[in-house]
Amino acid sequence: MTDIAHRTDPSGQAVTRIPVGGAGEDPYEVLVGRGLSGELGRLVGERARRVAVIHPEALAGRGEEVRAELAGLGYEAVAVQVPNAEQAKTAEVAAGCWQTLGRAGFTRSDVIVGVGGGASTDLAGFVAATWLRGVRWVAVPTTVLGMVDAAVGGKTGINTAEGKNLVGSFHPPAGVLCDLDALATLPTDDYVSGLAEIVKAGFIADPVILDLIEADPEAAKGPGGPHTAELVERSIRVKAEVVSADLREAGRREILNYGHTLGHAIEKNEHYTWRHGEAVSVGMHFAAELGRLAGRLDDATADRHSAVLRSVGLPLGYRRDAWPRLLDTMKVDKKSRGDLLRFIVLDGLAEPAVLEGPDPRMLLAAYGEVAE
Ligand SMILES: NC(=O)c1ccc[n+]([C@@H]2O[C@H](COP(=O)([O-])OP(=O)(O)OC[C@H]3O[C@@H](n4cnc5c(N)ncnc54)[C@H](O)[C@@H]3O)[C@@H](O)[C@H]2O)c1
Ligand SMILES: O=C(O)C(=O)C[C@@H](O)[C@H](O)[C@H](O)COP(=O)(O)O
Ligand SMILES: [Zn+2]
Repeated sequence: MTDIAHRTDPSGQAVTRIPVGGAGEDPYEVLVGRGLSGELGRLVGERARRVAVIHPEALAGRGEEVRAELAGLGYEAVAVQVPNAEQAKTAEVAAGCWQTLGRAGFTRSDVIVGVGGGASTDLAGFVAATWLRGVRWVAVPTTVLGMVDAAVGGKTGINTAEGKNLVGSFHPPAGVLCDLDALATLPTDDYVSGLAEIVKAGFIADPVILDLIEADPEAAKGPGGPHTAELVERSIRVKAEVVSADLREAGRREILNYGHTLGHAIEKNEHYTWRHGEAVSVGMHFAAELGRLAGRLDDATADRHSAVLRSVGLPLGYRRDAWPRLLDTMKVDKKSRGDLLRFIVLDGLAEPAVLEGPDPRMLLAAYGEVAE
């Protein structure tokens, strides 16, 4: 387990620091708190002269605040506005960011700050990974999903016409700032979408997460719930532990892909108009049924998936007629090896494992349980 330290930030506010590291990697911290003033400048560091703040349209005001904070610290700070959500994760948008960096004279000691949801931080991290073959970057996630998953662990990337996150790089941030106050403006559907990754962390590693949601699912659906900070911190801790052990996904990290094999195929089929967490929710329901049909997962744990996901309003089903297309898309999932499809399933609660090359009839039968 990674250590968690509860301290105060320079303004006296309580802040939780969750370390992330691994052999041969620069360690960094995920900070969770409120406000977190004063931390950004420290993470950008003294070597930088220029900073680019990449943010989505929806956070134009927040992006400008961050830019102004950095300008006040003496950096040449530029705000780079990108489209909201998945529309930012394209080669064209990345090229626009590269153009801005080039025109502003960004060098290897300069820094990128990604402010926004997972789509914005995936893009910002990718731009940082590719500019001059890699510059320092800091993640400032503003969605639940970004805080508990996307901003942590160094997976950066963009989509292509062929599928989700097919181009990218492992490029960990220098630090992650999770200001829980940012969640106040997040629309409920986006908040709930992030709960899918929290539920994922519960099933693959930390069942207390499931207990907390089941105790009061309605309260879990917004930032004012009694367990908000604990759910966020527990999920980050799961992610931090896994990526610290296996940054480049040689093995263990694959468990974080629970529900994603089908989920990503649904996202592509919907031209990225579905929220990521919604697609992953259907994907986890499918993975649970697959685990059950493979004789690996007990009925109670399999049924718990649909119950907890439904209780917070996440979707469980998808179009019956889409199966051939989804199957085709899943063949280029990053876990596939040659012609072998590979899925993360559970052998029990918090016992993730790989299911390789399942019988196509079993896959179809599992899909039959989610098809509508
Ligand atoms: N790199 C990883 O390890 C990893 C992990 C999980 C998910 N992801 C990626 O994350 C993305 C999904 O992220 P997401 O769920 O955060 O969605 P998102 O980034 O698409 O954000 C959802 C919407 O909320 C807006 N928004 C963001 N913060 C806001 C705030 N505080 N107030 C109001 N609006 C706000 C955004 O502009 C967007 O329109 C997907 O692309 C997914 O593939 C990456
Ligand atoms: O960090 C990981 O590893 C994950 O798989 C976390 C997922 O929640 C996330 O959606 C990730 O971007 C999926 O990665 P991919 O390699 O399947 O594109
Ligand atoms: Zn995900």
